[in-house]
Amino acid sequence: MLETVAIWGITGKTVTSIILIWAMYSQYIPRHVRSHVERYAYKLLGWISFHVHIKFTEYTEEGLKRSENYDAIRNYLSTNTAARAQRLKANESKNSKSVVLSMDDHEEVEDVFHGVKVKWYSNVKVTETQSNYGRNNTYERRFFTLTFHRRHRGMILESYINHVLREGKAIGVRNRERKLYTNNSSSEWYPWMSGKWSNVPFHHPATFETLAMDPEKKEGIKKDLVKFSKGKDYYKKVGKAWKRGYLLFGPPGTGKSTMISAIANFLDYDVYDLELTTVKDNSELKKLLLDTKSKSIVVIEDIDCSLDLTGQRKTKKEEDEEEDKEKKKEKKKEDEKKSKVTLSGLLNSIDGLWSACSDEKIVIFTTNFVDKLDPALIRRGRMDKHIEMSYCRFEAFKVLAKNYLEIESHELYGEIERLLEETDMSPADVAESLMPKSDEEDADVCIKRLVKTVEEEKEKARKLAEEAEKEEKRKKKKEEEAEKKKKVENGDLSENNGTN
Ligand SMILES: Nc1ncnc2c1ncn2[C@@H]1O[C@H](COP(=O)(O)OP(=O)(O)OP(=O)(O)O)[C@@H](O)[C@H]1O
Ligand SMILES: [Mg+2]
Repeated sequence: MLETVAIWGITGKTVTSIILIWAMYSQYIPRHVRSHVERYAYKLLGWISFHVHIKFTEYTEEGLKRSENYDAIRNYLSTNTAARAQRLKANESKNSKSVVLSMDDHEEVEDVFHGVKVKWYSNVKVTETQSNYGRNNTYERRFFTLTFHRRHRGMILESYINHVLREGKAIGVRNRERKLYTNNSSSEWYPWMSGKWSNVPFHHPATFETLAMDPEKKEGIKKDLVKFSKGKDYYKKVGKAWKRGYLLFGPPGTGKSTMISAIANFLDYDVYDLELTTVKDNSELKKLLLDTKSKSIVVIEDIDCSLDLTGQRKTKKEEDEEEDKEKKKEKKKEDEKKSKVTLSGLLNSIDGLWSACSDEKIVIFTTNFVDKLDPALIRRGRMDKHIEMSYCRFEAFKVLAKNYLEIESHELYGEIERLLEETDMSPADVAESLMPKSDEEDADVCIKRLVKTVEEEKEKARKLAEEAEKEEKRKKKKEEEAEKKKKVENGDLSENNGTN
């Protein structure tokens, strides 16, 4: 929260100058004298000043965590007012796309809000401590001081500070470098290591423009996403946590993972790729999800393979089988290593009380086998939108041809349209045929190669279907013969019975 120091002074400038000088030189005064001076000086200033000063420190009270408010104010000032400061500091933040300019230490800038003038000062306090080994350590603690006349106290506390924090956070989101996170095993959950999640900058180039799928379906998804991202007030009004679940299903290579990247790029969200098999249990899963930020997508890929999410653990049946003691011991050890996340644990984390702890979040599950999933996991409300990623048809092909070959028509388009309607080929396979393999290969070569590949696929599919039909006929014939034989045997028996 805000650290508030309200002190009243003759004029804002005088008081602030005193504070600045004090911040710079107080380190040279012995600690016990310093605390006495500070106590009486603040008391004195409180009697005679007309100005209120609010201090926003760089680190939170506990001293370990960087204050989000401080960063928001820095962003706000760097965009709105810092350009007017005489001395600027160029910060290279690892979370930022570009260099962030901010006021240098001991600088001041003015801001006007609803006709009221306020002043911001950037301060630094240097503290020296002595370690057990006699070494001197110096710490720099930065803080901003906001100064305004006491008659505007209500307006500043109720509106201005909220305005600065809101604007500053929005600027931070715009400037941040997007991240792709992956969860660490709980043995690595230490603040001095990477914590619960490791991250790398997210630079996947996929967009909705390059995604090959039915254009109407694509537009529908885009509209749904825009509605969601602007739906803060709506979700509040209907009493629903501001989150949305997407289930992407379809055969391999149809663009499920590509779609996730396109969504992240479209909404400018971070991506948390949750590897469920390394999550030890439900409580660990809860902690991981609580540690995700808003404006993000939490992804569980191939959810059918991630865990046995049917509620009954796979090992139960196997346990009934006879096993010698050694084997059992080994198995127990292996089981301990296995994830104990259950279906209900997962449901609670994505949908229960815990899920509402941070806003604006999309949860995406992907699977190749939608029928294998427990209906409870994918019911609407949890997975609000089910999107089927299907084989490549003509509309999707046109997008791929435009992406890979920069063409929008060709004499073989008619032929390709007919072939793709009759043959199930994934966009991944079509894209592979369309991609030029050398500088000599032009669009014509690639399109002809695609026609040949689809024809081969079609032929392969025809042969497979023929084989399957033959096999079916063989099976049927066998069954009929077995039935006949049974009837004859039964008939014989009844005949025998009749004669006896
Ligand atoms: N619909 C598509 N639009 C554009 N490119 C696609 C599409 N589908 C597949 N691709 C291309 O094929 C490659 C594989 O696609 P992707 O990884 O998205 O498939 P997937 O559905 O996630 O497959 P899996 O089920 O095996 O995970 C991608 O790198 C992309 O280049
Ligand atoms: Mg995938």
